[in-house]
Amino acid sequence: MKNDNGQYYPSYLQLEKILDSQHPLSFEEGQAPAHDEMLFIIIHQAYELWFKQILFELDFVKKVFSKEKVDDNSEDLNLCRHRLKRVTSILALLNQQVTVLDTMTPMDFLEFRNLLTPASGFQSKQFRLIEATLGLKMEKRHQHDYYKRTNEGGFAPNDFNEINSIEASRTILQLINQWLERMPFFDEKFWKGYAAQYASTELHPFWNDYRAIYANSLTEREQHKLVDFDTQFIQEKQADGSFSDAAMRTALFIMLYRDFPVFQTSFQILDTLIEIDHWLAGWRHKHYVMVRRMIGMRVGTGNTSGAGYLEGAVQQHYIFKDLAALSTYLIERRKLPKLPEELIKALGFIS
Ligand code: HEM
Ligand SMILES: N[C@@H](CC(=O)c1ccccc1NC=O)C(=O)O
Repeated sequence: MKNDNGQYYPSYLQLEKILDSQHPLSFEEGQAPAHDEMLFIIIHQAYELWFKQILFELDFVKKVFSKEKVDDNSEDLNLCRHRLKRVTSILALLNQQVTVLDTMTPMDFLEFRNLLTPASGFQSKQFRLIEATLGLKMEKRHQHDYYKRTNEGGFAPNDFNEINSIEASRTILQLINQWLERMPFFDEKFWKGYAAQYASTELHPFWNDYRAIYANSLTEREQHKLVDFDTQFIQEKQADGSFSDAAMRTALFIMLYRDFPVFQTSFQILDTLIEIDHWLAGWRHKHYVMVRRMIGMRVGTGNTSGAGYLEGAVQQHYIFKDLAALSTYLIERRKLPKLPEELIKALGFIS
């Protein structure tokens, strides 16, 4: 029913389709109607709609960072920051949404639970695409054998292939890693006039100083953190699907000198990725607590161990934990080495 003057609310939003898509199995003939199955369906559909929006934003970010060069002062970078922030707002909402499901009691759920087998949220393709787009790899998943099942409780072959192909393409983690690696802050030409504080070694003068200042900041019990520092930033370890040493150095540098305006957007992008990880982990944890209340320690309809699997996934499915862990390596602002003039000029701090 279209209005002659243009669009009509219900048709523009295709409400006929959306609002005709709630069909509780327990309402069918021969079943005992379970009132809460309607809520169960609607809440999942609401989640999936928001997953769609999250993927839309992440795909934009992926496109920008796939370019050969991202101009640090361009609109693109600012749009990425803005849209990643939007993803965190949506995830905050999705965390909050668990409270609506909490109004369903375990006995209410039991009224229709057996009708759902072997379906489960495990099979949410969009949730897996969000994880894969960000950079979670199959082999890094908790009990990853579950993911290979394409029989009951597993993915349909098409979904399985799609998830794998996103995983195999460049993920946001990889793209951010390459973007950080491309930043030229430590080029020799910028550091000729640098006033080093400690006797030089084979290390870059900045990192030689930073390492010494960091070592001095450690308490006796923390001495071994210097070994971790070297592993994370110095030893050029083999990339294992996470951030390289070079990318980690740039990320730490951006965090340290974030008060310089030129680093603002880059800093916020890194910070927002950490926040996205936190919101996802927060959701996984809320879902896990809700599941324990709802089905105790029973096996999931999707045939995982249930709460045990979900608890492991909370711990193991962080994607940007290397970035979050940078806090271990910060030093007090007043102890930061003063940057050389050449670098400041090159970065456009003063024109
Ligand atoms: C009564 C409510 C719910 C219960 C009892 C429940 C239970 C479970 C269980 C037991 C699993 C593990 C897979 C299995 O073996 O079945 C699972 C996975 C999952 N569920 Fe739910 N769930 C509920 C609601 C939801 C809702 C509202 C969503 C929103 C989309 C959701 C999304 C997921 C996702 C994405 C997974 C995979 C998690 C991962 O692998 O990290 N679930 N759920
Ligand atoms: N896995 C849940 C059932 C369940 O929650 C579910 C079933 C079908 C479609 C979505 C579901 N939601 C999340 O896992 C259970 O074991 O009770």
